[in-house]
Amino acid sequence: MKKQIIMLPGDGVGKEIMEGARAVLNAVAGEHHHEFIFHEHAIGGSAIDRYGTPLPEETVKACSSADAVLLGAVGGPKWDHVEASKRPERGLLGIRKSLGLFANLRPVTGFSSLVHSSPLKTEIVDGCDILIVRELTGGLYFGKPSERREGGRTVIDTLKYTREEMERIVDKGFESAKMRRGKLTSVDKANVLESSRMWREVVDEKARDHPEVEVEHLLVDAAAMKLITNPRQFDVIVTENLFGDILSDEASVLTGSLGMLPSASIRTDGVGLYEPVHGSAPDIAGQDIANPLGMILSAAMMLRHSFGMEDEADEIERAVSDTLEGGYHTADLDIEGGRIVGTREMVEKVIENLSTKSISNAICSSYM
Ligand SMILES: NC(=O)C1=CN([C@@H]2O[C@H](COP(=O)(O)OP(=O)(O)OC[C@H]3O[C@@H](n4cnc5c(N)ncnc54)[C@H](O)[C@@H]3O)[C@@H](O)[C@H]2O)C=CC1
Ligand SMILES: CC(C)CC(=O)C(=O)O
Ligand SMILES: [Mg+2]
Repeated sequence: MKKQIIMLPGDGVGKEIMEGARAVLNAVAGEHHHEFIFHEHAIGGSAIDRYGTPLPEETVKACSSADAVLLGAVGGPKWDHVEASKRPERGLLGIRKSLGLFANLRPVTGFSSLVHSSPLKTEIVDGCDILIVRELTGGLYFGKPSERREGGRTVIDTLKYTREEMERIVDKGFESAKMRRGKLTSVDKANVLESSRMWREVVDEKARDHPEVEVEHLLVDAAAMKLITNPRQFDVIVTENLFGDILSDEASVLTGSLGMLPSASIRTDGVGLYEPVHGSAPDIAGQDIANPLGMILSAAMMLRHSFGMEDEADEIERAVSDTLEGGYHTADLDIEGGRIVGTREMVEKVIENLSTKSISNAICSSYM
């Protein structure tokens, strides 16, 4: 198959990990006789430097007509002085909104070789397998007004959702739960927020159409606690934008590192954007030490979800698992008796493992 892929490396470690994803995809293309054509475009801080805006029109246009989009990460201290509405992060929010990517799927899958990487007890993290379904284009990050008043002494951020926005993401949550272990945990703050009260109504209404799915409601504060004390109680978590953002970084602790988590930002039909959960990690950027696996696993999600290339996606996920089983890991992880390697060497090891068809742990349950 021939596919046009837009690459948005962005800032900081985004560039390094994107190179890793490109190398892995090229290796897969060679093995399976696909043609992946990559087009690089600007977003975030590097787009501000070059074009004066974090999201050039030309980037949006290219993404809209592509087969899929890969994104590294945006932001960094260099752009901290930029006014809030024009910061690099606005480029990311803008591309998600422009492409209508209302659902962000964040699988949190523990690799057995990484159980010692987590600060949590092995018996807590071993075998954890959660899918966070996060609403991506509504809520606080998109609220208007969002401004300072009264000489800068009062600030306003607005949390707005329509019922339709809630319904479509809750539908996605049920759909995912049915494809997995049949349990849906809806996370909100219905004891305080009106938006959460409507969210709960929507979940309860939809639950009547899906009697085969076990539904539970949790308040976000309790959910944050249970996520790291009893993660195996979770199958699919569906939640709004801000809560999903925070809970997924927290959940990454189960896997050993924030650098491990991939994600798919999708809509019902049309182009999908695939991005690791982490940010631009300015503290480690440019040192060849960033973990490229969240980005590489995001590329695998792209192959499966946007291109229907199940075997190729499985192959990448298996190669990642085999590389870790072989003891190779970046400095953010810990494997007993393992060897720390840099970003580039980690990518090379994954590519080497692509062609060795060993039978290792099944590492990803279905998530879409
Ligand atoms: N999707 C995106 O583009 C996101 C962008 N950001 C932006 O990134 C910048 C930095 O934000 P932070 O709060 O520091 O979050 P961050 O996710 O960039 O980093 C948090 C911590 O995790 C580590 N880390 C992240 N990715 C890693 C990887 N691949 N390998 C090894 N370690 C990794 C970092 O070194 C840091 O210690 C900010 O400008 C923020 O707005 C933050 C989150 C998401
Ligand atoms: C711009 C932020 C909302 C990015 C982020 O932290 C995320 O999507 O996880
Ligand atoms: Mg985040």
